[in-house]
Amino acid sequence: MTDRRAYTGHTAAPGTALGFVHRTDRPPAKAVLPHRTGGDPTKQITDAFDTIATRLLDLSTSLREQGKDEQADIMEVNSYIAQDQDLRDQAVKRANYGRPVPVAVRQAIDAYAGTIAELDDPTLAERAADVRQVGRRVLAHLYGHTGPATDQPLVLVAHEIGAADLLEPGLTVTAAISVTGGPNSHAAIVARSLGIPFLLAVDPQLLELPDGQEILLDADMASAVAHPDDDERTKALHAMETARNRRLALAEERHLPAETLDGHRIVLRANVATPAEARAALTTGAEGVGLLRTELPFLNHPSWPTRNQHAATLVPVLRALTGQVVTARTLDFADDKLPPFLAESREGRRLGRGLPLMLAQPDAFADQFRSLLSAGADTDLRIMIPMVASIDELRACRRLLQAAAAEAGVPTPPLGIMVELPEAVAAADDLAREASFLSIGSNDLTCQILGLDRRDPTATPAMAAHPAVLDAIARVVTAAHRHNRQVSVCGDAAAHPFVTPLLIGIGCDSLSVAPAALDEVRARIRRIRHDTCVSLAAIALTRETPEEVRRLVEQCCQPSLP
Ligand SMILES: C=C(OP(=O)(O)O)C(=O)O
Repeated sequence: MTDRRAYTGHTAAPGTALGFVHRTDRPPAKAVLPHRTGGDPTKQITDAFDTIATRLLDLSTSLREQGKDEQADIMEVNSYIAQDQDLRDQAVKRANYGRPVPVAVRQAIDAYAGTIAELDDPTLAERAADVRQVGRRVLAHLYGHTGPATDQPLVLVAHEIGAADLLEPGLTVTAAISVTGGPNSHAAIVARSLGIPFLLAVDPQLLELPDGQEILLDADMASAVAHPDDDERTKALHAMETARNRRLALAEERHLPAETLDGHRIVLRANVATPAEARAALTTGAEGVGLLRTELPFLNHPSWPTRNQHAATLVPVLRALTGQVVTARTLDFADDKLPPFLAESREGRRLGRGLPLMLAQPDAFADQFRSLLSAGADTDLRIMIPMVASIDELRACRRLLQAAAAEAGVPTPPLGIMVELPEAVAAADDLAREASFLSIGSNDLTCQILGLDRRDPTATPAMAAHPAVLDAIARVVTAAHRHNRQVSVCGDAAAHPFVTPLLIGIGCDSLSVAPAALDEVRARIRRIRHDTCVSLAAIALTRETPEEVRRLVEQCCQPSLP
């Protein structure tokens, strides 16, 4: 294929990359099929699994020596999967029934992964991807596929990409694109921690690309181009070099406070959902977590999570945040993130979405409170309720939390709310009186005020600069400060270059952003004046469109970053 071809998807890890397609799940065209070579199937299967188990263990050891413990752990677990006797026996049994060895292995892997995926446990369900991953390696070995002997930058392309693919020794993996997968998969975690741009949910036509095809990935724009033209290639290379130098320069300021030129201090926290993001947040100098998204591990979950299932996802994240402020948001299922048990059942549709849904499920809600109190015992835990519309809802949540705390014999932690509905803006004074803190969910609030769908491509973080949205935020800040409550912004607008100064000017006390954005937001704050931000915000509130506001900020407040 030589024609330029563009793809879009979802960003699992940001960045720009240029490289050559390397399919991780396709045997080479001229492979000699092992079942045609004769030999003892039991020995072929055992040898193949042994080889992969040893390779994975070697890879784990080498990663551990480099201090990459998390990736080493994943490789070690994959090695144990390859050593699993039950899995091997299943493959041998099928081969003894007369199935060709690769078919026997593939069927055994599919059955094994399928059984795990059906278990009522998100952590184990994720392990199914690891099993399939190990299976692909064993099959590639059986097919005699040794992978590209190359040091050229590779863009991994597959129906599903596993963490091990990204860590393949001897390969220079520069980016990854897959048809399936979720932002909470092991592969996405590893990609983010390695800084490998990763695009998910791309059209399956992607799989028609041949190995060696040049492809350009702009994960920030959630797009990829196969066979880019010279102009696109030059621009991408330039963008990559600039981004690299900039990252290095920004990281030099990590130890400095997020303080404006005239001494106004902003608390800078991180938005996280996984242990890897929690660790990245602390490495990047976050002052704790301003938003822990607890619903993300359950988006493919078959039923309401039990206490054990909450614990399985919460404990690793909260352990990484020992001693830190952690603002844990309770389950926030909504139209754009609805697990199958809610999306597909009549009961789910009847219960609705957001907070009313949770309040209609007091047992499930209480289970999450209990799990948070227990898993967060070693953190400075704060609980945050999403989609609050009224003071009655806040009080109902407090009663459940107080009961859970009394049952556990611990003090009730601070209970705050997210402001993401116009109803919450209207009730800001009442809510601020009773909530311990407020956090603006600018992603939803912007859409709610401007009548946009969150999946609408025009619903960008920059739209929070619409004067109607800024006015709503200003009302919330005024109400909160009247009652001595702190206001944070945890939507993506907090990290948007021309919205950050406006939020500071309006009086927001704290910003919470993705770990990857922390260095840049801190650097911007350190190069602006608070009094300029205050004046800008006052003028912005008199403008009519976000475009006018953008021009205003660009004219008055364009810090030159490293
Ligand atoms: C942070 C927010 O919530 P979500 O996780 O839904 O993006 C928001 O709406 O701004």
